[in-house]
Amino acid sequence: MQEIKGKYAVITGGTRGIGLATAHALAEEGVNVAVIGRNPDTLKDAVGELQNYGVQVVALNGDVSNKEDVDRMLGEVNDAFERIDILINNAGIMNHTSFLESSEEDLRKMMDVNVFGIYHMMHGILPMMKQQGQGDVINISSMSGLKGTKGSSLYSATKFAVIGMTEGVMQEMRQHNIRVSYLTPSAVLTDLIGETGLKEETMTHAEDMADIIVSQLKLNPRTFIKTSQMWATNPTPKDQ
Ligand SMILES: NC(=O)C1=CN([C@@H]2O[C@H](COP(=O)(O)OP(=O)(O)OC[C@H]3O[C@@H](n4cnc5c(N)ncnc54)[C@H](O)[C@@H]3O)[C@@H](O)[C@H]2O)C=CC1
Ligand SMILES: CC(=O)C(C)=O
Repeated sequence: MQEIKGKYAVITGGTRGIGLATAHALAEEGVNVAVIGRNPDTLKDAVGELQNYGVQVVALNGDVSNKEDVDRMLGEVNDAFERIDILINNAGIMNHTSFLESSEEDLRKMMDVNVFGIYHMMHGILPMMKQQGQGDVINISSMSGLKGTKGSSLYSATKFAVIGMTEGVMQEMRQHNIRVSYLTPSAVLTDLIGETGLKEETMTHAEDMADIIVSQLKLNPRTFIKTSQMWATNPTPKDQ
């Protein structure tokens, strides 16, 4: 295992859900964190909580689907951090809808955030990691990136794309000692998933995802987990 204390991380969508839980878990390990969010108020709240760990915390306000926002935010983080060791591409949106009732706009919006957001972030940060000769990038896909289900067609299209893009970039970056990987969680208890009909205590929680991310980052840099699936052990309907 390697020590991650003192490293520098950027987390997209770091103001709630899996992103915020990951920011907490990393800060608790002594990692300096920059969190990206679109809402100045929730961003302020997140930063306030994270500062309690005594690490450097940077708030980046912007939309990852917008390249100008990403360029500005990376300028801000470069001013604050001496390097970027870790990029967690977590920001994502989900529109669960039947294919025939969906619109082109629905697909474009999700593609913009879930795919172009990751594209812009990796395009901005990987050149720095290449120069450093090390780095970690973890992109959050989904079980919906491995299989389509009723209502998931558009979301699945974006999450399959995340996996394809990640695998290609991984093959280009490993020779530079940069580990690029993706996670495919099943339902995680956050605002994004909404009501599932499952007992909350039997679902995967955002903190469990954060534990997995921290564990992967702590692996000796010569090794990484290329692909992994997170399932709840015994998801139980509320009426059972
Ligand atoms: N909750 C679940 O069941 C699962 C979630 N995922 C994926 O995990 C990731 C995180 O999901 P959750 O924490 O559940 O969602 P969430 O909705 O609780 O949090 C998403 C975060 O991303 C931010 N965000 C969204 N669009 C953004 C944009 N354009 N620019 C900057 N920030 C933006 C939001 O403000 C929020 O902070 C997403 O990529 C999601 O698709 C994958 C599998 C299961
Ligand atoms: C929300 C999501 O990505 C699931 C349930 O796979």
